[in-house]
Amino acid sequence: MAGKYKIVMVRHGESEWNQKNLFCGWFDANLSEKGKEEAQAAGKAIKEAGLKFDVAHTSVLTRAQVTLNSILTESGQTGIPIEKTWRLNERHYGGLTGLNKSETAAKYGEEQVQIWRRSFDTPPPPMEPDHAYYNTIVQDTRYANDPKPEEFPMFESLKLTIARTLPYWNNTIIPQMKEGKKIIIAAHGNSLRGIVKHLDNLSDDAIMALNLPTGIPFVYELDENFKPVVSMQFLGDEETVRKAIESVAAQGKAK
Ligand SMILES: O=C(O)[C@H](O)COP(=O)(O)O
Repeated sequence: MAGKYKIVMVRHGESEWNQKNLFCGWFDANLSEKGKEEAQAAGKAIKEAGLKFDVAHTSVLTRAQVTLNSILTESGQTGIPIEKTWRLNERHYGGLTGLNKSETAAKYGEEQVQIWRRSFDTPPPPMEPDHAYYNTIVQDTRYANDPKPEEFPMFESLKLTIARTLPYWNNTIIPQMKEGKKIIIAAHGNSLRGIVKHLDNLSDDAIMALNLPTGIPFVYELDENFKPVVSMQFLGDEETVRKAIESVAAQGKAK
């Protein structure tokens, strides 16, 4: 049974910091060459699937915006409005930002890194003012008016990420779907994990197992109560999707 609403979501293509296996979060990394290719392939897949949009939503971060622009260009729909919000940003990785994930696993153990990356309510250590990327992030003019100072994170668990993403889903995305708008969201691994946890009502344990691949769009079809009738249908062959998910999971292994 088809859903009343259909929405497309996509994690950005591989970033340069994904390629270097660095905790990225709110650092504004660019796409790697592979990530640019992934974004183009995502646009081709969306075009082949005949998916058209009335509005797009993305984060403040370059890697998501460039992915979205590439998708819209490849699928011939560059004219649609694009809404950008910090609420779709990647989770803020706090003091881990810039550290190599494998080296961090070697130092603190793979289990601890898995907890930092995939647990629901265990946050990473905070980003302190003397952190190498503190000023770059806190003084970014794109955050001049939003978030409010008291909302500006120095670290985020998935729970904290969901707490700032869900209001956007409920107050902006849902009303636009109710108006009949067809939507694409181009965001990040953990802001999207938060939306998926909400939509599929995943337990705090179950969400630990979810890794999202870079640059492969997925579709949700929702009923009149915005409950999924189709969950996370990737626009890609199963083997490609499986391998991409496995490579994300493996980033947390000690070399
Ligand atoms: O912010 C990052 O490091 C990545 O984009 C997502 O990282 P994760 O897959 O380790 O959560």
